[in-house]
Order: sequence, then C-alpha cells, then structure tokens
Amino acid sequence: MSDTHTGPFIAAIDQGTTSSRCIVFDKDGRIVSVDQKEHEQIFPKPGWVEHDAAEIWTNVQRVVAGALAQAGISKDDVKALGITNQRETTLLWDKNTGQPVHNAIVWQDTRTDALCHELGRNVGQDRFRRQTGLPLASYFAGPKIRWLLDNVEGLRERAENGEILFGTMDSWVIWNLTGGVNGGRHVTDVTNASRTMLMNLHSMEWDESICQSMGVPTAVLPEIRSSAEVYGEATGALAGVPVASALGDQQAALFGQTCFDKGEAKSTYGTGTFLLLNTGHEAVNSYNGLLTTVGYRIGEQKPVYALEGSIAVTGSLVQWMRDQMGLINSAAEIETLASSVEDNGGAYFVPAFSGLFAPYWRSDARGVIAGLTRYVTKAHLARAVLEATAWQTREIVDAMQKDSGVELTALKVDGGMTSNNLLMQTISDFMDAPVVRPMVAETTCLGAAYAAGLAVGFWSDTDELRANWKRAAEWTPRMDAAVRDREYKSWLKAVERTMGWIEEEN
Ligand SMILES: Nc1ncnc2c1ncn2[C@@H]1O[C@H](COP(=O)(O)OP(=O)(O)O)[C@@H](O)[C@H]1O
Ligand SMILES: O=P(O)(O)OC[C@H](O)CO
Repeated sequence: MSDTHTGPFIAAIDQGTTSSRCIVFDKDGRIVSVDQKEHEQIFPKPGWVEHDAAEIWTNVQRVVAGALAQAGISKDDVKALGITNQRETTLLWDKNTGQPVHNAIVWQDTRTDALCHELGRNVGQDRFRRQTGLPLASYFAGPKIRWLLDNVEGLRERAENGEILFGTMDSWVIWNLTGGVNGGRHVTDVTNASRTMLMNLHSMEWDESICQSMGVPTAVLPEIRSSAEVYGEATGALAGVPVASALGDQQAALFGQTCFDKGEAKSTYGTGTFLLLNTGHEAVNSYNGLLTTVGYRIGEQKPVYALEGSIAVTGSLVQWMRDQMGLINSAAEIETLASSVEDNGGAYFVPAFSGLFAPYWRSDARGVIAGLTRYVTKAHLARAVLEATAWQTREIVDAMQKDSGVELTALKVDGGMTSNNLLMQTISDFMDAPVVRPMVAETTCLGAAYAAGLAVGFWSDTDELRANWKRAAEWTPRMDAAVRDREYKSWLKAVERTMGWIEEEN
C-alpha cells in the first residue's frame, strides 16, 4: 500500500465472465490494491458456454486473500465487502453438500433458444415482458433453470423437495462467503433478480404465475434483498466483515459512475457492451427493444429503475480479429491499423455471432461483412470493426430516446475498450454527443464498494460519492451530419442482411 492511502477500507469482489477480481478502495474511492484470476471457459457444444462454479469460488477466495496481502492490510481494516457479478449465469447446487449439480450455464449460452420459442407460443411474449420487463430470450436465467431441471436426471424432484438452491453468481459467492452448508445466507439482490425473468418488476418479489409458466419451483429461489444492506458476516479470510452489497456488474457500473439522477447514463465497453439509463423510480416500458431492469435499491429506499441496451459482441469482435483472423497481434493494435485509413472503404461489419441482442433480439441473425469490393483492405475492416461498436451504441441511444424521451447530453463510459481513442471519438461522432471517461475506470467494483460502504455508514450518502467522480478524458462530436446520416443508412442496410440466416432453431 502506498503512503497516500489511509484506512479503513472497503473491499469489492467482481465475479466476471472471464475472471474474478478483488479490489480494495479507500475513502476517496481510489484503488489501493487489485488481484485477479481468470477461470476456464467451457464450450461443450456450439453455442453452449459453461463455468465450473467450484473453480470460481476457489478463485474468489484467492483474489480476496491476494488483494489484502498486496494492500498490506488485515481483515480488521476492511469495514465492509461488496459483491458484483456477471449477470444471468445460472447455477443449481445441493443445499446439504454445497456441490453444484451441473456446471453453471453462462449468459452467452444459447441452448434454451428452442425452449424460449416454445414459451413464446404457449405463454406469450407479452406476458413475460409486462411482468418481468424482459423479452423472452436465452440470455436470461429462468429458461436456463428450466433446462437444468428438465435435463439433469432426478433434479426436478430434488428441487421440489427443497434440497436444491438456485443462484446467479452473487448468490453462490454470498452463500459460500457466509458459511455455505453451515448456515450460508441464500440471498440475491433486486438487480440480479431482475435478470432471472422470474421477478415481478413492480412488486420486487418472485412472480408465482411466471415461475409456474417457466416450470421453476419457487423452493429453489433465494430471498430477494436490496442492493445495499448487510446480508451476513463473512467467514474465512474476511471472518466477521459484513457482506453488505450485491449488484449485477452493469448496475454496479451505473452506481460506480454515480449515475444517481434520472436521465444519467453509462456504457461499459468490455467483451460485450451494456448501456444503462437511470429512469428514476419509474419502470419505463420499452417498445423499442430495450430491457426494463432494476438499477439499484439502497436499503429500504424506493428502487431506482433503468432502461438497458445490451450488445453481445463488441470487445470480443476485436479478440476474434486477433485470435481467429490473426489480423492484429494485440487488441490495442486495432486502433493503429484502423487509423491508417480515412474511412471504412465501403465495408460494414455486423457481428451477429450469436444472433443480435438489443434492439433486435433476433436469434436467427448471424454475422455479416457487407459492401466488400477489391478496394477493401484489412485496415478498412479494422475500422468497420470499431464502427460496429459505435453504430450499435447509436442504435441503443436512439431506442432510449424513443422509449424515455431523454436526449443524452453526455455518455459516461468505462471498460477495456475505452482505452481506444479512435473508438471513443467515433462513438461521439455517431451519437452526436460528448463521451466522458472517469479517472477510476474500475467502475464495476467501485459501484459495489460504494453500495457496501453506504450500507455500513462508511459513506454517508450518494452526494458524497458523486464528489469522488473525476473526469479523465472527453471526446466531442466533429462529424458532418450529412455524412453521419448516409453512413447510418448503410449500417442499417447491413444489419438487415444478417436476419433470418438460421431458418429453424434447433
Ligand atoms: N485498445 C483496445 N481497442 C479495442 N478493444 C480493446 C482494446 N483493449 C481491450 N479491448 C477489448 O476489451 C475487452 C476487455 O475489456 P474488459 O473491460 O476487461 O472486459 P470484460 O470485463 O468484459 O472481461 C476485450 O474484449 C478486448 O478485446
Ligand atoms: O462479466 P461481464 O463484464 O462480461 O458482464 C456480463 C454481463 O453482466 C452479462 O449480462
């Protein structure tokens, strides 16, 4: 720990899609130490993605110990622990042994496509959207639970007998942290619960009729709590430290970016991209392909809702250019390559690798590069790759404006891709609004730390947190409007070409 940091501290665990990390923060919201560990991505079949939950729990314990050791502090210096996590990834485990009954099914997994179509036909899209805020899609946890209950022998009966627990990664980590088979708390928070497709968005409780339609016994479900309150005390390396927050990672980033006012938005550019707009205490229905979700709830206060635009493939397209195509040697190189040309040379790349998420929700779409001629070089493709992220952002911003009436005056950004200046400029150009990046780019962990700190009185209120937000960089639009409109039309034409590629879902 450097001399500039004085305790006490708040620690946060981010259990993400590709890795788990733990970060220790000081009172000013500055990072004191970080430890991180990747876990295996398991691909048993095309379209299937799984995680070993036991490996994840081992990694979580290691990074907590690592972050404390690096900071040179003991558990007594830590006033609270916050949890944030990859959302929707679904696990069922045995309450008596603590053993998972199957690998966790990851949010990107598409095995429940056919089931979702069936539910759409039998129950109806509208009912799910009205009651849960979500379109029927393989992305969410409910269909994944149903798949496990239908496909793991004897599981449904054990679940109905109360022997099995369900959780997204927040629940799994909290249950283990607070004692596991020896009295671990089986809880989740409203933001994670709002991604299951089983929670009623208005009552904030499990919706019995929806659970019945989904074929999920309520006996497996955790208790739904707020995002900032003490769920229990940790055991192990952090024994006695209050476990005091849980938020899905994108909601945590909204909190870490201090988007506490209605009309404030953030976009996180990582493997995928998730843009969330705070809509205050109103759950705004989407008629334009967005999700209605819970932004956060602090203790007994009224919940704050958000509209979300989720994009499945952004940073992972850059990885694909590097690993599968070999066109670049590092993710950062895409900027150098793309900057070597003036424009996209007429090429448009729509990375519908696993269908399209917002605002289309089309699982029958597949990736397309449109507009190819012999003129196009790999540099033009690199540019088209970055533009794909920027156009998808624009589409979501347009949908948000239609749904909420909010015209964004600025977009706060974070995540690994924000180190790419050309991309940030392009996003600002395509949106025709400023893009701003804060000093602390680890907004996900910071949001979980802030919520935990509020729960134990380490910070007094959200105004105090807002004062910690400091701008590091800003990009303002400088694109000619006529060029932007012409290019946008071409992008939308390319998107159309992706649709209907898969004729009948498995
Ligand atoms: N300079 C860059 N330009 C474009 N993409 C980048 C750059 N640096 C990293 N990325 C992409 O950002 C992603 C990593 O960001 P991160 O926020 O760590 O993601 P996650 O939390 O989803 O794992 C990777 O997919 C990588 O390809
Ligand atoms: O773990 P990340 O950062 O890839 O985020 C995943 C999202 O929560 C999926 O909804």
